[in-house]
Amino acid sequence: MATRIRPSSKRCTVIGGSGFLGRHLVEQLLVRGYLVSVFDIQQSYELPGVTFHLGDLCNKQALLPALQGVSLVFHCASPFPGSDDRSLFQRVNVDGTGAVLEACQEAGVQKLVLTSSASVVFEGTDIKDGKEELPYAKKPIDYYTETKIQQEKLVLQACNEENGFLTVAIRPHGIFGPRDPQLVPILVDTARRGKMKFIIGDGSNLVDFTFVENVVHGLILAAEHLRPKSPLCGRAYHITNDEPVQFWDFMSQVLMGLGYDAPRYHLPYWLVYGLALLLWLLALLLRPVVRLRPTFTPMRVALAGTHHYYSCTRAKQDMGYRPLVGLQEAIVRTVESYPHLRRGA
Ligand SMILES: NC(=O)C1=CN([C@@H]2O[C@H](COP(=O)(O)OP(=O)(O)OC[C@H]3O[C@@H](n4cnc5c(N)ncnc54)[C@H](O)[C@@H]3O)[C@@H](O)[C@H]2O)C=CC1
Ligand SMILES: CC(C)=CCC[C@@H](C)[C@H]1CC[C@H]2C3=C(CC[C@]12C)[C@@]1(C)CCC(=O)C[C@@H]1CC3
Repeated sequence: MATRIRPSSKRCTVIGGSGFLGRHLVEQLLVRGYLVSVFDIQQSYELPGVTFHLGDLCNKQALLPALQGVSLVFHCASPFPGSDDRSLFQRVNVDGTGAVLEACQEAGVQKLVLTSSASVVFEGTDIKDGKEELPYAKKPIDYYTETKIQQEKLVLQACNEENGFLTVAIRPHGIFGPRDPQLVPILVDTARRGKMKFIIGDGSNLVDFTFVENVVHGLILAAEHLRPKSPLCGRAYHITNDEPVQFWDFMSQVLMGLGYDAPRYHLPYWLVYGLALLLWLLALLLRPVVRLRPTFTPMRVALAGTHHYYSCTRAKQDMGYRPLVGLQEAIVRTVESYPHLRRGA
């Protein structure tokens, strides 16, 4: 049997540490004095003091060396949410998370903090001040959400105080900030193609967008408050900026900050949703012949046209969470970090 190295409480591994959220988390963990390893299928940067282990999280044997002597693991890996590859989501988010749980327990890891998503309760209809008690979506809006639900259930069920293995899930929503490969780049790409002219619905729908540094703060607080008998054991926590904003106001501020026009004309929600659904079906039918990637997927239309904001009262009560960076400052810092995406750049 392989000898176990005694876990140190300040030694942690970030699975998915090469990604947008993972890298911000790694940087903040270093600031807070943690010894950090990254496990990822790719290495996207180098940082003094960070050890990279390259491998697929679905492979338990590949994971084990990255978990030796580690007491705390953050799981922030996922396939790109916009993908339509069902088997990839199943393999990585569900089967892969099973492998992560087994490897953690085999290596003697004591705590696992999962980055789940607030969208595990979102079915495409309004959610206002949604609490964690809301049931999981019965009809998840896409494969990403479907497998994030299964992933969260697996992780929370694995929490076992008797065996000394504690788990918690953090559910952020609409993460944005410097180096985000999704929200701002997709928005700018849509604007550059002249498709960012329309507001879906009346534009009054409120949504949570969460600055990446606040998500990182929530993840670290969760790790530090996750102890035997603490209320965090086996529970999920919403982490947001706690400042719901009109979806189209937020988009307009980012667009105008980068020199693009804000959308002005209104289109009825159900018309756009119906068209997006038709396009999605068409893309599915034509898939054997040609791969179409519509900009307006039913999921994006639902995210853009409904209320969906969440309460983080539970995180405030159980781990003293407060967002560190307010929304306005976060938008300014994000816009400034994308000089290459400015109009005319
Ligand atoms: N971006 C957002 O708005 C939100 C993201 N989340 C969750 O936050 C987490 C991090 O998301 P992002 O940083 O935005 O994504 P990202 O795509 O920037 O990072 C994901 C990382 O996971 C790695 N990865 C993917 N498959 C892997 C595999 N089989 N083995 C090892 N590594 C693998 C990728 O290489 C990448 O570095 C994900 O779990 C996502 O579901 C939750 C709510 C909102
Ligand atoms: C209408 C239009 C073209 C909007 C562009 C912005 C979108 C790219 C983002 C708006 C809300 C974002 C969001 C996510 C991805 C990017 C957006 C759709 C997630 C689906 C990412 C993964 C999650 O766990 C939930 C996020 C919800 C919000």
